[in-house]
Amino acid sequence: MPAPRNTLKHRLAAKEVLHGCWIGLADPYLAQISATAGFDWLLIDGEHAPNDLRSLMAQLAVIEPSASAPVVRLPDGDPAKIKQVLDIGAQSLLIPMVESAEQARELVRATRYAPEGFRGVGAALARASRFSAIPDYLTTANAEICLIVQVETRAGMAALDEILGVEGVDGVFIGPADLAADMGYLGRSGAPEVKAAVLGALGRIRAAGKAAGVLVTEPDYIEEARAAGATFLGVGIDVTIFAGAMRRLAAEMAARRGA
Ligand SMILES: O=C(O)C(=O)C[C@H](O)[C@@H](O)CO
Repeated sequence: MPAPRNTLKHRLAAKEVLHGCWIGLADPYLAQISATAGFDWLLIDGEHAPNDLRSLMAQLAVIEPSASAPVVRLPDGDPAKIKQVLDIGAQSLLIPMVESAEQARELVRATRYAPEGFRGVGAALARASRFSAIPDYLTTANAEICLIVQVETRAGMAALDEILGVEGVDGVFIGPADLAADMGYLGRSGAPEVKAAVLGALGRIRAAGKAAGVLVTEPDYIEEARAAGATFLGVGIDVTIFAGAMRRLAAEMAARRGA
């Protein structure tokens, strides 16, 4: 019995355009609600949301049975964090702030067992192997890992072609918010100069045969990203959707009270 088939990895390899949503509310109850929505993938944010290993694991558990594939974003590319999050059962990772092919190669190696890499072996007591219920986990896990690296600085953009040449990188995600900041447009990811850089990079990623990822929430930007070649297309964030809906309802009631 092999490691679970990573449908996200294989759908991205087949060049499907897959829509997803960031989930940063850091709660399995809310993650399970999001998993009923029908997104192709859900990104559990361990970089900017208050998640820890237990909350990540609880969200993986409620998303896995759904039609949405879970992806976990770590705060950095620390091999120890990668080891831990793979052991709790994540198979698709998004790693921020990648700026070189060497960094990307090390990330690939951190996600693979020997001889392809140096992922620590602890599957016997790990959720990933279903606590040794998957007897062939060690020899089949590597093939089902999906690694998407984030390029979101000018240095990363300059190294994009080399990063795209790294075997084992399934996709490259362009981070508009951080790229805007690094380009001198803090808080303005929709600035023409930033948008041109984002959309141009998506086309280069797609042309290289990798999954092209981005997170944009404005409808026009979403369509421009799709047209540019995005296949790992983030279109919303649960926190902002929830906060916006609550504020609109409260404002509507306040307006009615004042009517
Ligand atoms: O730089 C970006 O944009 C991203 O990496 C996505 C953000 O981190 C996400 O939190 C939305 O702002």
